[in-house]
This record gives sequence, structure tokens and C-alpha cells, in this order.
Amino acid sequence: MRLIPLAYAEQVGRWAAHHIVKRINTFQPTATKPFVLGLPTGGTPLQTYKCLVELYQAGQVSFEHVVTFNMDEYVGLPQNHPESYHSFMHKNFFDHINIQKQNINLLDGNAIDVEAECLRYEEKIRALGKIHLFMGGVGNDGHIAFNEPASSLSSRTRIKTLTHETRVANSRFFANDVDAVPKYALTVGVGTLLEAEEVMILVTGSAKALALHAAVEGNVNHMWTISCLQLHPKSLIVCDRAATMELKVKTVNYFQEMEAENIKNV
Ligand SMILES: N[C@@H]1[C@@H](O)[C@H](O)[C@@H](COP(=O)(O)O)O[C@@H]1O
Repeated sequence: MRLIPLAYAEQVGRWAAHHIVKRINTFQPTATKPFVLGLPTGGTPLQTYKCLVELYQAGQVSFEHVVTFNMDEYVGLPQNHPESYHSFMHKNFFDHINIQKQNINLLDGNAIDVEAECLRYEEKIRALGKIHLFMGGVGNDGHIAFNEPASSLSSRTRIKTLTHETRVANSRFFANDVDAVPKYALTVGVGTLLEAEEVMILVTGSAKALALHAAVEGNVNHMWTISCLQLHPKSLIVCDRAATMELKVKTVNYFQEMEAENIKNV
């Protein structure tokens, strides 16, 4: 596991965006060999999307041959609802770059046959080979995508019941009305995430400090599904200082020294 310890949340966004651009450009995607990118929603990646749009506008990256898969989507929220993850992605990212419509993949939270929808998603990923880079965030309780505590670490894309804590945390997007937050979501599984070639998780703010501790210093444990990163051969966590408050000083120092070259001038 790599840990990129930065000072501020804005730097996390910038670092992550440059990392994605580097991966896409090194890959040199074409129509027959697209780069496959996994994407999250939430407050944390907003800065990354902003920076990616700027890098696209500056001509430093093209998304023409990039295929995206989003992590999750609420169940039962109309696609055009302002808080659906469909709306979020278009508003904050897809509408500002040159991605082709047919290359955008999001789970359909209104599918009549939810199981078939989840299977379709898994099969589409498989048909493309694999996800080259999956970016994600983490919930305060350590959930990755919508893999709530006690999710199987080998789970696949499926429907999940959201915990009360997650609904409370996400109620800030629903005028602080917990009851307006959907009770269910479709989400890629922990197993789905672990099959990506590389997983990059962004962690910012003191509310995520325990989750970061669980990810880096805790045991692999289905109560903190973020800890699955420890099983991945190429996982990367980019965090700000506030998020490191529950880590041992020697852990942070170790990564700071090791990544010194990669974290200067961010
Ligand atoms: N399903 C999403 C997760 O993918 C996200 O990581 C988490 C944290 O979001 P935020 O970045 O807003 O703290 O929220 C939701 O639960």
C-alpha cells in the first residue's frame, strides 16, 4: 500500500487528478484499447473532478477513449433528481470533458430487475478486461463504495441497505432530511473493487481519521470494508493532514519520507 500524506484537501484533489492523467497518458488509449476508469461521487472527489476538467481544458488529457464505471447509485431516486449519482457525475465531470456518451457506465437504480442490472454491470466490466484505475472515497464508518460494515470482502455488485449513519452523513445533500435519503443503493462489491488493477482512495478531514486508521493500521475486517485495500497488490491512499490524526506519528513519517519526491510542489 502507498500512502500519500499531503497537508490540505485541495492538494489531495490536485495530486489525484494528476495521477489519473499520468495513468491515462501512459496507457495511450485508443478506440479498441480504452482506458477503464472507476469513479466515485461524494464531497471528497469534487476537487479532483475540478482539476481534471482544468487539465482537459489545458489540453493535457483527452477522455475520448476513456470508459468509466461509477461505484454506486441510489435505488429509487429518479435519474434526473439533482442528488442522483447520474446527475452528480454529469454536473461535476462528464458535461465538461470529451467523454463519449456510450463510454459512461452507471448502475440503474430504477431497474425493475435489480439482480439482472448488477449482473449486467459486472459482465460489462469483464467484457472490457478490467478496470485499470478505480478512484474512491470512504465513509466515516470505513465503507468503500456502498459496502457498509459487515459486507463480504468478496462481494460483487448488488443491492445494499444503507446504515442509519450513512443516511445521516448523506442527508446534508437532501436538505438535512434523513428520511429523504434513499434506504438502498446498488454498489460494486469489495471483490469487484479488488479486481481493479489499481485502487486509489481519497481521504480528507478529521471525520475520516478513524477510517484511515482502520485502512492503514487496522486488521483486515469486514466491519471496516476500506481495510480490503490491504489485500490489494496496488492500492494507494491520498490523504490530508486532518485525516491522519488517528495514525501513529511513525506511520505518517515513514510514508512522508518515502514519498518525499512525489509530494513536493503539489
Ligand atoms: N457511496 C458514497 C461513497 O462512495 C463515498 O466515499 C462516501 C463518502 O462521501 P464524502 O466524500 O462526501 O465524504 O459517501 C457515499 O457513501
